[in-house]
Amino acid sequence: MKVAKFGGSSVASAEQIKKVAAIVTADSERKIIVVSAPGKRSSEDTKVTDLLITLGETYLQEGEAEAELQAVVARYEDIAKGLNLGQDIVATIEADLRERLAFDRNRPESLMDLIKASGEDNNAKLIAAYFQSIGLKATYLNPQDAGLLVSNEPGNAQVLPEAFEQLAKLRGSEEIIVFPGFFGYSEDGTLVTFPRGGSDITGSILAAGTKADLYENFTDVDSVFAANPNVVDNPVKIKKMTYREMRELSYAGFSVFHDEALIPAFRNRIPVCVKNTNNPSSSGTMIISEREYFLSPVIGIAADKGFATLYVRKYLMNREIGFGRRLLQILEDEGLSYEHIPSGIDDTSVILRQGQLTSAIEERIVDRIRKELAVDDVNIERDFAMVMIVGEGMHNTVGVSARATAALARANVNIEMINQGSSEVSLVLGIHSEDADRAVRELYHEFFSGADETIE
Ligand SMILES: Nc1ncnc2c1ncn2[C@@H]1O[C@H](COP(=O)(O)OP(=O)(O)O)[C@@H](O)[C@H]1O
Ligand SMILES: N[C@@H](CC(=O)OP(=O)(O)O)C(=O)O
Repeated sequence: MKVAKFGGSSVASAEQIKKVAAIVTADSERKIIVVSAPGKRSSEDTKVTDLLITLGETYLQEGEAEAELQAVVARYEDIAKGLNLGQDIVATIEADLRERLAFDRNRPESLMDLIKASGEDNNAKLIAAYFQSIGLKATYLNPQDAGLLVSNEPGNAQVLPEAFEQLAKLRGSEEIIVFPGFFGYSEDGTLVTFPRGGSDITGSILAAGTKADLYENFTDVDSVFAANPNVVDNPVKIKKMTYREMRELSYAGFSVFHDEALIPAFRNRIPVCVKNTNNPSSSGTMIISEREYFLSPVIGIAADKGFATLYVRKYLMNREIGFGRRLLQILEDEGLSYEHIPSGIDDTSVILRQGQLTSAIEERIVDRIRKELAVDDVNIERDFAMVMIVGEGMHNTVGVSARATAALARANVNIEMINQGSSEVSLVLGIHSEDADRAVRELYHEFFSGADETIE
């Protein structure tokens, strides 16, 4: 039995949904179909999830958002028409959106989650109706009825262990289950969404819960490439990679698969296959526990922007017991998470995602660090990128960092931070954001020039 997830680009229009139906029909093992909200039909288009966020925010600010609501309804109307589904389903979707907007405005975060999740929920209902209309035995299933229990962290849910036991019951279903991605329910029955891109997470949870033989992730590219195809022209295709390699690369910017989606599949040893809805006969990329890596120590190069560095200097920091704990406590008090902490004898840097740092938070932490830790210097710098070089073969290959730093020197990219060692499979280089694309291209050239079109 297979769980197949179809991303926003795969369900963006009637034409795309017809391809999904053909893929589902072609293999009777594809029993659980996880769908996203309609995504972009072209590069200038807007994802339904983004339309829904505008709808929710406008409604919360102005108490009314008719034009924004109609923009969402129009997307479904267009799809329903192209699938010959009639007006009823469109009317049901419009009524559903109005009902969601009537939710308690004093709980804005939960209201936003309810609205955001309608994108996948209504699309799953529409796709199930289409499958039935072409004679497939298919049924829509709501995550609450399925027992997809998650933590109550709006926009940032995590699956609860109890969910897997509930979801196991879906194995053996006679009918094809059409399941909306991106959200679950907390124990008190509140709808909570996963982080953006989280339908990948739903698919992985369902594959783990039902002990599927394979989790297929259908998207709009033939495979995972060794570098972002929007940055490097025609990067090599990765045929096989390990869970660890994929997790590191997706964390570091390979948006093709959500980094949090690897864990449920990994823990249950469910192989993951990334495939193309527009070219399903292409074999795609297999993500598995182990691979042979004698051909190339490096499998991929990713970069992600939007990091800030909190720099702290104090003479004899190395001898001050509890300094690190007190520094991190200040960050914890502000609800900040951090990504890396490279440190020296008298100084340390904490690297954080800068989206969490408002100017008020920044002012408070700098002030507290100065007063409570009596430091010689503290400052925050923004607009850093983290470049990650990943590969299982790296830890026992001599010279990978030397090649990487030489390549960046050639491209005139200044390295602000290097972090190697904590993870056995990656090397992280902190650079200025404006250098990120140039750095990725140069590193790609260093490690992949002359490589075959596909790497094992
Ligand atoms: N290394 C990579 N390999 C493949 N695709 C990548 C990579 N890095 C970034 N991407 C981008 O990820 C996109 C697919 O992810 P996404 O837009 O989330 O798809 P979906 O609509 O299926 O959820 C690709 O179109 C590609 O532009
Ligand atoms: N629709 C949600 C969840 C998701 O996973 O979408 P996609 O499959 O289009 O990345 C989002 O845009 O975040």
